[in-house]
Amino acid sequence: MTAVRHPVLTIENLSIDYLAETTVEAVQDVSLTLYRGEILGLAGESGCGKSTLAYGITRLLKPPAFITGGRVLFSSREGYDLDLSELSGDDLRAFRWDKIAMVFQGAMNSLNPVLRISEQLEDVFSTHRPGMTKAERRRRCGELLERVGVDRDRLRAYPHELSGGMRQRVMIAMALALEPQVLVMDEPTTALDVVVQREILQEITELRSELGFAVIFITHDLPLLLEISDRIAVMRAGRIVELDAAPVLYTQPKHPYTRRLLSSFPSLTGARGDFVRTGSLGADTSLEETTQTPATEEVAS
Ligand SMILES: Nc1ncnc2c1ncn2[C@@H]1O[C@H](COP(=O)(O)OP(=O)(O)OP(=O)(O)O)[C@@H](O)[C@H]1O
Repeated sequence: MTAVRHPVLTIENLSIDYLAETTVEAVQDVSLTLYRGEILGLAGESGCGKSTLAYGITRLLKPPAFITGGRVLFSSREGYDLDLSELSGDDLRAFRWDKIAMVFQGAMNSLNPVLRISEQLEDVFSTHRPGMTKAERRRRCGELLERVGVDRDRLRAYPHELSGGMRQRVMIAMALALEPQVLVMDEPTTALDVVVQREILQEITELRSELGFAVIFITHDLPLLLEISDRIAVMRAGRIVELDAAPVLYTQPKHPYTRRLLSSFPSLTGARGDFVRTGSLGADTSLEETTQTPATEEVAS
């Protein structure tokens, strides 16, 4: 029996242009559905429009980027539908933290260097949950940090006292603070040591099972995407050229570009390349080249 899947985001014919000296049609007529609780990977080479699509979905685009067509619908687990293009100003900002949160590659560098982690995490609650008591905020912040694998006594630390991996975990904790239904992650671990990267990804996959949010996960690292995603959309020159369940995409790619993309990763196709997809980042999962690097990242100063 197939389980019924409920959409959480429906992207309909979305087009985004950069209206610079020459117009760049960065996202062209993209339609896709993100289902509740799934991890949808977005693959494609540099410049194909992945980040532009992510920013377009979350309405974080800045000029010269403009949405020239289409819409994004959010279907809340509470049972209502919302057209994101109808939101603006404070409503949009509230929506963004509450229902959809984002984590970017450089997010860890956006922590305020002069504020303790506790102040920065608590600020999310003070702003969005003004009814919460101070004690409740403290407790929630401690829980959140532990959820992403950081000891709660780190709440008192300043960002420079934490390693890059820990700071990125703090950003993930912050993104999860209000229990969003969608998490958009754009190369969230790319700047990190590969061992730390794997640990964080494992936590994300566990947390989505526990908390039920859906993830749009963007990376140029196709082997990684095959491992963590339920479905993968392959993007090329602004368009989705193929979208399928990760194992199907890997074993029976239909589009010539998908085949080319797969063949550009030796770990997927080379002599060593019997890529094994386990469905989750278990301890025994092999990601080929990536497991040899020593775990230096988590040594905080
Ligand atoms: N501010 C801008 N002005 C003009 N063109 C832009 C701007 N930002 C991005 N582009 C163009 O839009 C297209 C899509 O870029 P985008 O950053 O979304 O791709 P990407 O797939 O996320 O790439 P990467 O993996 O390198 O981040 C590219 O052709 C890029 O050159």
